Amino acid sequence: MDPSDQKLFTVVDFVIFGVLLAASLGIGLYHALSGGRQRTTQEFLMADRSMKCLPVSLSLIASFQSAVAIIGVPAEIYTHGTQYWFIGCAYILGLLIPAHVFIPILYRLRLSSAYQYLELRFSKPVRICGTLTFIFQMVIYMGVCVYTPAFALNAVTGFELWGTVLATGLVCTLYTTIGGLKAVIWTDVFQTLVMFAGQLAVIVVGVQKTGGVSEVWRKVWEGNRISALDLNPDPTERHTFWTLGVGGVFLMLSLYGVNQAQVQRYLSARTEKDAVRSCYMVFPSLQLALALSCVMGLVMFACYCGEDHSSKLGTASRDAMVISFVMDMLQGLPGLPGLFIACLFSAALSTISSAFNSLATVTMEDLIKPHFPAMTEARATLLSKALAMSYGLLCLAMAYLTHLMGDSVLQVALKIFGMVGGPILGLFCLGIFFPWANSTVSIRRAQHGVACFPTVRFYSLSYMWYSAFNCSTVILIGLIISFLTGPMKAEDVTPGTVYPLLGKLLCFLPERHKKKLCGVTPQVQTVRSRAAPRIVKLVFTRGTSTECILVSGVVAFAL
Ligand SMILES: CC(C)(CO)[C@@H](O)C(=O)NCCC(=O)O
Ligand code: NA
Repeated sequence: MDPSDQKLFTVVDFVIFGVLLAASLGIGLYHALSGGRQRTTQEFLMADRSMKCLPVSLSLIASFQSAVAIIGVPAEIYTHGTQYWFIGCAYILGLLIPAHVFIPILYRLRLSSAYQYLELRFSKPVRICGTLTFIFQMVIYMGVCVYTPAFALNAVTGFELWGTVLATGLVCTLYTTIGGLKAVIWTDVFQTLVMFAGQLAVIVVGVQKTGGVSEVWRKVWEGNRISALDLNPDPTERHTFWTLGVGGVFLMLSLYGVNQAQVQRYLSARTEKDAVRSCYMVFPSLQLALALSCVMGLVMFACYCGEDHSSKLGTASRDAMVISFVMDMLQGLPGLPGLFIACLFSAALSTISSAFNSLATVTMEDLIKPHFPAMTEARATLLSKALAMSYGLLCLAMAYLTHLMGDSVLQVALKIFGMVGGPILGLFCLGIFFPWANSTVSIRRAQHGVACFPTVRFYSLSYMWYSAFNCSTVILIGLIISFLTGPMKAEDVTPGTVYPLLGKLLCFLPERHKKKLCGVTPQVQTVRSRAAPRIVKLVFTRGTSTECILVSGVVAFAL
């Protein structure tokens, strides 16, 4: 460790970092002692379904914005230019479709676990398959999330690696276990603000030290870092408009449409309107988050002019180089290095807390509760807390596994989303958009989707296509098998589980033709849902103008 690094952190910096951890614990403690004191699973796992849209929306961004993005995106922009920024185009459909298709269906069924949908639409084994896939995905992902900031910080400042991993993991486990989803959401709100503040501080100081906005612009322009829209149709090209703007939509759908961490937030909103509104509010904040990390990459380029400093670090990692840049910038400004460390750990904490709580929820709702229908509420709540805690401890073990992997952290995370999240998205799309898809063979479909992975062609695809490729494979195979084995009959489809896409598109046709084509009558009907003994109202035929525009837009886009 360089002796100058020791001066990097002043007392103020440690205080700021300490305040972050203490405030998170404080919010956990507050929610453990207020409200219903976390004595029901409804409160612990679903926040009493009473959240307003602002906290839900900030929490939604926090779930999948971890230190991986904060470090990985600037590293990507520094090395390859601003092409990655075009993923922002995918946010439009990637949020509109969840808001108008996934949220209405899932919210009206009053589910607790998103995978309950798969049982209502298909069968129990499909639900279990969805749940296990989700658990697999999140367990690997949370290891990456907790390891990344600790590793990068260790490489640059000599912060004790495993001490940092332990501190983050344990603090997060503690507030998640005592405070439930309310604590997770409110800490997310606080942590998201710290995250933005930390990134903004680096950019402002970085621009000043480089000589102002125009100087930064001149250097990145001369250094060829401003990328034009790359329309190369080659699907093996890593980042083009097609991989980012189209492949990215599927990535966004798998995260914001059907991932339990997000679905649980939508379901915790007090009304469907709040859920939809929170999804809309994600758009500007996610664009801001993307812009901040891209600009940080550009400022870093302007400052270093493309020199490769990674060899100086010994680790040869561009991810560590980002931290090294930040520390160079913030050196001598008391409080700011601490603010950035707080920003990194806020990002990590908010992601792993969502993972712990959503993992506890699906384990409880999908794997345990169905086998013990007579379990008392008190026992179920206690068990949920034990589960949240166990996943917290498992996270530490997963951090160790991540330690053994290579590759850029951003790519690792996005590959996991695509490889594992893609097939689940496919199952949901099959159920929601294709009324003919039947239930008996869905498992084989999912397995087939997974079996497609090892093919060489798949690996040469840009990783941004993984979600789209796996999702489409599942849908295609599912449809073929459904038609071969006899498509689902309209009357067998659980009401409220299908989005009558064709019915909406062909709204000019008479009712009876629509019924033939769509499989289900897209009519206003009142049914008793199997999900909960509660009246569920389907109002899909009276599509709002937004929905009509959305549906036509998607179809035009697909053509
Ligand atoms: C999910 C996206 C792609 C949305 O921009 C972004 O947040 C991202 O690249 N996340 C990487 C994973 C992470 O930050 O943990
Ligand atoms: Na986060």
